[in-house]
Amino acid sequence: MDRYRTIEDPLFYPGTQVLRNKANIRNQDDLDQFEQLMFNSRAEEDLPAGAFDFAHYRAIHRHFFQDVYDWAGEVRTIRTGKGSNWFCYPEHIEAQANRLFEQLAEKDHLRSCTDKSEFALEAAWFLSEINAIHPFREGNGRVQLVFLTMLARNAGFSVDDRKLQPEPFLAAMVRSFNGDLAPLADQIEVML
Ligand SMILES: Nc1ncnc2c1ncn2[C@@H]1O[C@H](COP(=O)(O)OP(=O)(O)OP(=O)(O)O)[C@@H](O)[C@H]1O
Repeated sequence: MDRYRTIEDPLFYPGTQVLRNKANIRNQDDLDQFEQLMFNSRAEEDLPAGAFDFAHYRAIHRHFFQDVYDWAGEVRTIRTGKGSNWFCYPEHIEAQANRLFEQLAEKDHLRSCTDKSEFALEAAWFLSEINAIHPFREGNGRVQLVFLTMLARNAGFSVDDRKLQPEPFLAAMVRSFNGDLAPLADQIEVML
C-alpha cells in the first residue's frame, strides 16, 4: 500500500515512491532507517528556541530533517492524504497554520490549563488541527510529538513518550480527524 496518497510527486525519484534525499538513498527501508538515525542524533541537540508559532514549528521540522531533505522546514507543495483522509490543500497551509497558531496563542499556549485532563483535551485539539493541515511532505507525526512535549513542558507538565501506545494513538489520531477528540485526549493523558 502507498505510504502516502499523493498526486504525481516531483519529490520522488522518477519511477519510484522514494523521496529524493541528501544521501541519494533509493531504497525505502534504507531511507526510513537513515531518517530515523538522523532524527535521533538531532534529538540529542538543543531544540530550536521560538515563540511557539508556525515559524517555530517549521524550525523544529528543519532541525530534525535537515540532514535528509532539502525541503526540511518548508511547507509541502503537493496534496497528500492518508487512508481515506486528504489533508489541507497546499495553497492554504500557510494561512490555516498561522490561524491555528494564533488560536494557540489566544489559549496562552495551554499554560493556563489547571490539570492534566484539561491540558490533554486542549493538546488533542491542537494535534488534530495541525494533523489535518499536515504542513510537511513527511515527518509530520514526529514533529507533532516533539511539539506536544515542548507545549507540555512549557505548561508545567511532562510527556513520557515511553508510555505512547502506537496503535491506539494512531487510531485516536484518525478519530480526531473526524472531530472526535476524546480518544486522543485519553491517549495524551496516559503519557502525562
Ligand atoms: N488515516 C489517517 N488520517 C488522519 N491522520 C493520519 C492517518 N494515518 C496517519 N495519520 C497521522 O499522520 C501523521 C503521520 O504523518 P507523517 O507520515 O508525515 O509523519 P512521520 O513522522 O513521517 O510518520 P510517523 O508519524 O508514522 O512516524 C501521524 O500523526 C498520524 O497519526
